[in-house]
Amino acid sequence: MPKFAANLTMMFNEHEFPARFTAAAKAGFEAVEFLFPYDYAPTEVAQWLKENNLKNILFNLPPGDWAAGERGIAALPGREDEFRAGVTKAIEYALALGTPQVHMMAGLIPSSSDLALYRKTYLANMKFAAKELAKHKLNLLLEPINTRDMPGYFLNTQAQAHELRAECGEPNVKVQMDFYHAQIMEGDLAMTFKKFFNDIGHTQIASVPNRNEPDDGEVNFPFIFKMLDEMGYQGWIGCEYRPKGKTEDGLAWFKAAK
Ligand SMILES: O=C(O)C(=O)[C@H](O)CO
Ligand SMILES: [Mg+2]
Repeated sequence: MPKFAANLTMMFNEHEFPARFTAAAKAGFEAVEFLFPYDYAPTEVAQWLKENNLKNILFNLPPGDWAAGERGIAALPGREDEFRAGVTKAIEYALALGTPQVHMMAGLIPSSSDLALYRKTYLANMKFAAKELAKHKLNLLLEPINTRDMPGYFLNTQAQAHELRAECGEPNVKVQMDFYHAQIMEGDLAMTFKKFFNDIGHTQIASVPNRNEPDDGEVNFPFIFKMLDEMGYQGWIGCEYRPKGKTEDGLAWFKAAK
């Protein structure tokens, strides 16, 4: 039986962030993920989880200046001190929230840049973060993101992420397979999932191409859910989609899949 986590950055947006926890629990979710908790104190977020009997299963390291368009700094040369401070901050939140894994966003790279330098920076930061997180038994996740939504993003395919993960060599580094991005960039979802199964730490879903509920579009999600079960996938499935209307009104797929 698949385990679904509500993504509170995209779902339940008809409520303010704190109220999304209650809405997710009422709708039947037992776990949540979100991009960033940093606008709130760790104790506040921990309280919302506790009050609603929810687990937090994922959030991201601080991404640089998000409002200015930055999308992570892990691959950006010259930002290492900021990256390291972000790892410390994320660990503080993860311990307070009981979160088992955090995602390190790579960042956007200028088209004329020296790719080797960005790759080297990304690997060094990955090594640092993995070792720090391992001290607390936490995992580090890498997520390939499609270039249509995020032009210039450093990490775009599952194969690229797994190659970098293997090169880093730290056992607590895993890859996130977001089926939405993977379908846009590569297709062949079932075979790709099976190929990398042992090193996939988290999955996410949304319809393609519109990124709405996973009950429409070009991907057959009931087939994917069945495959995950058959493969014995133990991780969570993050529902990272923009509801077409009110979140609760679009949850028939969730009730049918649970
Ligand atoms: O875009 C996604 O798919 C994401 O998961 C976030 O933007 C980065 O964590
Ligand atoms: Mg994602």
